Amino acid sequence: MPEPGAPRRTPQGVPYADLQHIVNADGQHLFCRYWEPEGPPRALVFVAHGAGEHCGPYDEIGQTLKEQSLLVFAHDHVGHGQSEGDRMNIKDFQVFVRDSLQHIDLMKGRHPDLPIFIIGHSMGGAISILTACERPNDFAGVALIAPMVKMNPESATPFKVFLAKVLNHMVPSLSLGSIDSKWISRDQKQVEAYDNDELNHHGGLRVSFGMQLMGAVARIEREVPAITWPFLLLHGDDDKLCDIRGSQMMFDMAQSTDKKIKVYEGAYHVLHHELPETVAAVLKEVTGWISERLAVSPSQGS
Ligand SMILES: O=C1N[C@]2(CO1)C[C@H](C(=O)N1CCC(COc3ccc(F)cc3Cl)CC1)C2
Repeated sequence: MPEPGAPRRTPQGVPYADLQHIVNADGQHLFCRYWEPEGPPRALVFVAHGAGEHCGPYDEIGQTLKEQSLLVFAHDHVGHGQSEGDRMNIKDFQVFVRDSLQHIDLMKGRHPDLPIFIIGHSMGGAISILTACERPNDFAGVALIAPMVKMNPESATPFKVFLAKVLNHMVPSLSLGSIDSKWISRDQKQVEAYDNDELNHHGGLRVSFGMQLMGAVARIEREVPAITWPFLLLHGDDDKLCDIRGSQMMFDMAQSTDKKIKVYEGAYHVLHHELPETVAAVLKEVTGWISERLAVSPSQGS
C-alpha cells in the first residue's frame, strides 16, 4: 500500500494526476482514454476491452470513429493495463459492469443530448451485454466483436469446468494457463504485438477469475431471451477463444427487432487485429452500422 499522502500511481509507476482517469466505487483509479472529434460529436461510443488486455489496442477503432464525429471513450478495467487492482482478479464480474456504467453516466452528464453506443470485444462483449441489460432503453446500439457469450468447448470442457469449480474452493489462485496468443489473429504481426505488449497480462488466468467469467456467461445465457436493444454481432468462424455459437445463439434468441450478425470466414478471435482486409471490413461495418442508427436516432427528432 502506498504511504498516506503519496500520489497514487499506476502499476507502471505513473502518477494518476498526470493521466486521465476516474475513481471507481471502491476507490480504485481507472486509466481512461478519449478520442474527441474536432467539431461537435454526433454520439458517444464506450469501448469495453477484453480479458488481460487494455484499451490502448482500440486506438484504430477510436481514431476511425473520431473521424466520423463520434466521441469515443474507454478505460482499463480494474486489474488491467494502467488501472489499479490485482491483475485479472476481481471479487465479482459485476464490478466491470458497475465501473462501465459509472464512466458512461459521467460522459452522458457532459453530453446529455447525445445517443450512446457501446463496442465490446470478447470479455468486454460480455461486459457490454450485461451493461446494456441493466439499462435496456439507454443505448442506441451495442456492437459486439467476438463476444464471450459461450465458452469455447475445447478450452472449457465439462471436465475442466467441473475441475475449476472444485479448485475454486481449494486453490482459487491456481493458474488455468494463459491465453494461447496464436489464436489472437491470423496476422503474425498482430500476434507479436500482443505478445510484446507489456500492458497485456501474460500471466495465467486464475481459477477464481475463470469462475467469474463462467458466471458471466451463465448470466448472459439467462438474459439473452429478454434482450430488446439494437445490436451488431461480428465473429470469425475460426475463433478458438470464444465460441461463435454464442453469437449465433444470441442472434437467434434475442427479441430485438434491430439485430445483425456478420461472420468473417476463416478469421480468428480479434477481428479488429486480424488480416488487413478483415480489419478494414470490420471497421467499415461498425462505422456504417452506427451511422445508420444515427441517421434515424430519435434524439435528432426524425
Ligand atoms: O485482443 C485481445 N483479446 C483478448 C486478449 O487480447 C482475448 C481476451 C478475452 O477477453 N477472452 C478470451 C479468453 C476467454 C477465456 O475464457 C475462459 C477461460 C477459462 C475459464 F475457466 C472460463 C472462461 Cl470463459 C475469455 C475472453 C481479450
